[in-house]
Amino acid sequence: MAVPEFRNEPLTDFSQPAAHQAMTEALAQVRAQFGRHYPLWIGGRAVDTPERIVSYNPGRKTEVVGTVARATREHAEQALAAAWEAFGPWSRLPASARAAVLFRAAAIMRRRKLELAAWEVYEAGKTWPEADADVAEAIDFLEYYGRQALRLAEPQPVTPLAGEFNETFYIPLGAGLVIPPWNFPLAILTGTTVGPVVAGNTVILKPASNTPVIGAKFMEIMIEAGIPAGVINFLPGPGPEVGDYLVAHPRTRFVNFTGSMEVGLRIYEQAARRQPGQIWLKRVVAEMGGKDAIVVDESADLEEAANGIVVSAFGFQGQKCSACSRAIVVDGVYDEVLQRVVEKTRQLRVGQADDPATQVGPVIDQAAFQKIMRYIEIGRGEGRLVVGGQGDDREGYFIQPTVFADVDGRATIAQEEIFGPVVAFIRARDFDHALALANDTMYGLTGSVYARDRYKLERAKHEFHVGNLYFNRKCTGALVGVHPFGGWNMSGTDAKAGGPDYLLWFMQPKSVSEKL
Ligand SMILES: NC(=O)c1ccc[n+]([C@@H]2O[C@H](COP(=O)([O-])OP(=O)(O)OC[C@H]3O[C@@H](n4cnc5c(N)ncnc54)[C@H](O)[C@@H]3O)[C@@H](O)[C@H]2O)c1
Ligand SMILES: N[C@@H](CCC=O)C(=O)O
Repeated sequence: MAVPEFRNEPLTDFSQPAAHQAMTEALAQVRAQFGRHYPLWIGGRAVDTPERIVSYNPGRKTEVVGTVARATREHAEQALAAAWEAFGPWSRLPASARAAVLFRAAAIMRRRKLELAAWEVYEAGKTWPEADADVAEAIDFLEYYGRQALRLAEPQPVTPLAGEFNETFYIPLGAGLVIPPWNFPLAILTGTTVGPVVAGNTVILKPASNTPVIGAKFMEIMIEAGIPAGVINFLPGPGPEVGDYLVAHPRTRFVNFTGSMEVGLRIYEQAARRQPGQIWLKRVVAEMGGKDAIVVDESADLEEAANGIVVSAFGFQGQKCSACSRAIVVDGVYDEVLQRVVEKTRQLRVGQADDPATQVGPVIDQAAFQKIMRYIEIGRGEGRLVVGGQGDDREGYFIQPTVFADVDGRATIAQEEIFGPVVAFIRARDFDHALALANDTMYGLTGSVYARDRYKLERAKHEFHVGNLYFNRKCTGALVGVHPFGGWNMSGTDAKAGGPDYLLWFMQPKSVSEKL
């Protein structure tokens, strides 16, 4: 199968009147579909349930975006059986046939790009550009993993040995469970599902309960693209009920989880426990949270650094695992960087995500609102509140972008993942101290260094312990194929989503040797 070289999907420029108009129309079309109901998909059949998950718009909290069927353990059992039934034929297809389904799905998503972005605006509270970027990333995952599957299907190199014919090749694992988070509701859901699938596995996809409608849209697209029955089983349901049951199930072959450290650790532990009748070690990918830092050195371009901190801390309301929640600035430039960040933060416009002027939308739900506001209260005792600090949950879950200055590196708000629009400024004596502070966390996901001094950048390259390190740019926005993504330590298994090794997490190599 000849395919063109992978290229990242371009982002939409909403400053162009035609794009602006098209997005306005997409929002209206999507709004007209509010309140629809979406089924489970098990073995290629749509299944409804008496109980439903109701999905609300976080910006207008009584507005129902849609309802989705709610699976029980019986459905989970049926879905696992369906996934195993589909595994034989799907795994025996050539990689090119599996990749073709992904390429078709990418083409469908491209055609429906703004419609899908509009669903994200309403269901996840993403601003226009954030929603558009998420859809583009989903398309990238389809295109990129399709190509990686073709590459991995090629014969693998082995050293020749006289008198023998030797070969090594990759085979899929079996039927597994995919548990994505709500914060990249199409991109991460798509990538974590189609990666294992294009490698020849079959899956049960349990979407996050805050964004199940976008999950249902993904499922519609995969069906339209020709995914055979049972290869992807769509199973919205409560994490602790359906998720726990399937994680512990002896016939679950792998778990592909992205989410919080608390849930990730629980899954890691549960999956490690052998169940009666279980004949394998479950493969677990667990990509978890972060406490990401931007380090600013005296040699940095301070305006660039301030811009980088603001966009990394407050993009999508700070609800990214990659978000900058610590700004570690060396003493000589601390006050100036802080002042610039405060000024820029004051100018951010908080509002409804469907308003194109909005830069900071709502946080995802009441629980997130309360949790973030609790951290802001803690922050008042741990630092100097210099901007923000207020929340308003009357209409939707809005929190002002918040900056705390003069926070100690061991303070709660400098150690725990807040997952909201809150950044702690920490003063470092010098660059050595800044690196020590940056590494003083149990996480290790993203980080960024602003410096012009080449010696310092080179030191950071080796001594700043994170999976994704950036120089003189924001610490969010990894691109598929360009910045393979994943973190160290309590940030997870470092599976490097969007990288050339990702599919190997869902495959096993087999070596065959024949005497000649
Ligand atoms: N490292 C990464 O690549 C990455 C990417 C995105 C988000 N995240 C992290 O995800 C978190 C935010 O997402 P979230 O709030 O959806 O996380 P979460 O851990 O609350 O939920 C993630 C998923 O797990 C499910 N779940 C919850 N309890 C479960 C259980 N007992 N068994 C099985 N599944 C269960 C949820 O329904 C959801 O689908 C943050 O910590 C963020 O840093 C990490
Ligand atoms: N891959 C995204 C973060 C995903 C986690 O939330 C980024 O690079 O900003």
